[in-house]
Amino acid sequence: MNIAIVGAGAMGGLFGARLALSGQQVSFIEVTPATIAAISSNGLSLSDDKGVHTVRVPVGTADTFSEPFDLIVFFTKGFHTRGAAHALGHLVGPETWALSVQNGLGNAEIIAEVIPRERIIVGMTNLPADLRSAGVVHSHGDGQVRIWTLSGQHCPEVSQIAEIFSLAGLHCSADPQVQQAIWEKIAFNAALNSVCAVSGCNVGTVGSSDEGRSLALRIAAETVAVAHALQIPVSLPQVEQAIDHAFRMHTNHKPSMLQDIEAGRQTEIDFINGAVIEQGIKQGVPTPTVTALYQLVKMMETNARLKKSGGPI
Ligand SMILES: NC(=O)C1=CN([C@@H]2O[C@H](COP(=O)(O)OP(=O)(O)OC[C@H]3O[C@@H](n4cnc5c(N)ncnc54)[C@H](OP(=O)(O)O)[C@@H]3O)[C@@H](O)[C@H]2O)C=CC1
Ligand SMILES: CC(C)(CO)C(=O)C(=O)O
Repeated sequence: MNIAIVGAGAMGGLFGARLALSGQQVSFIEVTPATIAAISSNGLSLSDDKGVHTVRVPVGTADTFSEPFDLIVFFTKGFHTRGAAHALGHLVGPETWALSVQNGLGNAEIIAEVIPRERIIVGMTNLPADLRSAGVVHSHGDGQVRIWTLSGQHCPEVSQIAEIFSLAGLHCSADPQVQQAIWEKIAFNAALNSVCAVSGCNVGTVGSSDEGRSLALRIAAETVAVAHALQIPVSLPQVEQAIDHAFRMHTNHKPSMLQDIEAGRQTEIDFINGAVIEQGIKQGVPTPTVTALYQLVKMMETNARLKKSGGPI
């Protein structure tokens, strides 16, 4: 399969390298010159529990490619999805599928501005990856990928893609209940990422304080209430279990949102807490704690932006 990975960062690197190592034809679409230069010169290096692997595959901006791809996998942060999607319209043919297992909600709707809705696959992954430097990715531990069509219809291509991903060691299943998996992950991210980002605490420190624990669990409960109003049967005990597992097992982990805040970068708060608030308003479900954390993270983003531009704060 001729696969484009959009965004050669942590997750794009993990998925792209594993797919290339399993014999798929992979190309990276990127925008950052330093990343393109590093991968062009040295290949993309992935270290994981099986060792260090380097893959040498085409990499460049969208306009350096001309043939349509069979599958376009989006791995930008949510706030870059629109720019990325609109730059690659010429690489979308009548047979092209798109896939987003990015965190949060709203990416698929943005991709649908460029790729027909009936050819979009959505999903969730809890595989972890870190970007060590441009073109150098590390992934430790295991996880899974669950995918299904955005339309909810059964399409044989979804199972074929799941098989290709699984053969590449990405543990992927075609799952008609994918919205449930997506919302369970949103509840998890809304709770842990925003609380860690605002408090500056890693996952273990939040979990070791009664205040952090109850704040995170309140956010999870509000998010699950929104999912239930949307008729998505998310299990609150399962989400609580996942959060508790992270408190115990991922003690030193800094969620990406905390890493972004510390680096003065934009965060995915609009796609996570922001999306929950939007759905909550539509469904008439109050989300006071999700909203408070959203407002705090937005203020921190503004502060970082002002600091960068030499502003008053
Ligand atoms: N990391 C993880 O463990 C997990 C992440 N996710 C989700 O996966 C998604 C990707 O995350 P992650 O890999 O960590 O992010 P990264 O920031 O590591 O990678 C994103 C890459 O996309 C590049 N990019 C930005 N704009 C464009 C564009 N227009 N076209 C092509 N590439 C572009 C970025 O460049 P630049 O850096 O210069 O902006 C960067 O190299 C997010 O939604 C995240 O929430 C999901 C599960 C786990
Ligand atoms: C790795 C994980 C699951 C931790 O919260 C994540 O999704 C993130 O950091 O954004």
